[in-house]
Amino acid sequence: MSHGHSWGHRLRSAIGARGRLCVGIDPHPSLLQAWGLPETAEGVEAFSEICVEAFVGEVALVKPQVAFFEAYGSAGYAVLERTISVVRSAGTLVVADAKRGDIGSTMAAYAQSWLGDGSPLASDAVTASPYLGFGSLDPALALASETGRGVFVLARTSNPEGGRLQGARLSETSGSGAPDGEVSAVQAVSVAQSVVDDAVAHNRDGRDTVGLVVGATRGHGLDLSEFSGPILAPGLGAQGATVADLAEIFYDSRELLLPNTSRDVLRHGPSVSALRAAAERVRDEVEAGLA
Ligand SMILES: O=C(O)c1cc(=O)[nH]c(=O)n1[C@@H]1O[C@H](COP(=O)(O)O)[C@@H](O)[C@H]1O
Repeated sequence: MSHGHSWGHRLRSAIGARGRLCVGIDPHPSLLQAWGLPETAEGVEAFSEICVEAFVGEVALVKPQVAFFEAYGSAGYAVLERTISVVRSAGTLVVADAKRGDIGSTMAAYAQSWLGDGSPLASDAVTASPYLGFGSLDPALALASETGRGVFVLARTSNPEGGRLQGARLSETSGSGAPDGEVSAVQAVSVAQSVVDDAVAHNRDGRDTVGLVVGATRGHGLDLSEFSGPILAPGLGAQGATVADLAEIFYDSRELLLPNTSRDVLRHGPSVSALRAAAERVRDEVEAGLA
């Protein structure tokens, strides 16, 4: 599918029409069980079809969690391909939650899979990990901007284990002018802040290709004031974050804030109408809370 518009343009128009909520399609084994579906690729297919019926046209974005499809091998991937393509052709944006990250030459292959025109898994955006170095993501960022897609780069994740690594201080040093060749620390930003800063620098081309992932589960401690791209904020619902937390934590970054909720909506299935009502309720709460 070819796109006349940049990712930033398509995202703004989708959230202008249907709000900022991103709903996850996360076919956990426990949800399959709760919905009376088998723990097989067929079960995942039935689960995904129900989600598509409930969410398409109601929310701006959906985020299939690739791990739950991958668990069923090629049959699971076939379901994922069909899900991505049916959602996208209905005009709802798809963020593939694949969290890819590797050395640049391999990253180029991942980029082709998720962001390349004509790929069976091509989505509107993909999640990526910058922890092999932000620059390792360059092939994905380049392809995304060429094909009018987005990349959501992990900055501060929602899980409790992330803080030690992501909050660690980087010592940026400057040797010039220091006495006796000593280096003097000029600043010490956190690892997560350095990801934000790299994203800001990359988005200077005005395309909003780089989005960030910042968990909604706690104060992120980041300076997001220079970042105007989209921020995917998982953690709403099952991980304990509330809409009131969003307004507080992201007080200065509301325009393209995309809160994600998965289990807290999905627990209302398998009834399509109950699922749809739950998604609409959270979508409207988010819009009211971030107004
Ligand atoms: O990239 C993500 O979406 C993500 C990043 C993060 O920091 N935390 C996080 O929970 N996620 C994903 O967001 C979804 C959250 O699901 P729930 O906790 O069920 O709402 C899961 O698919 C996670 O893999």
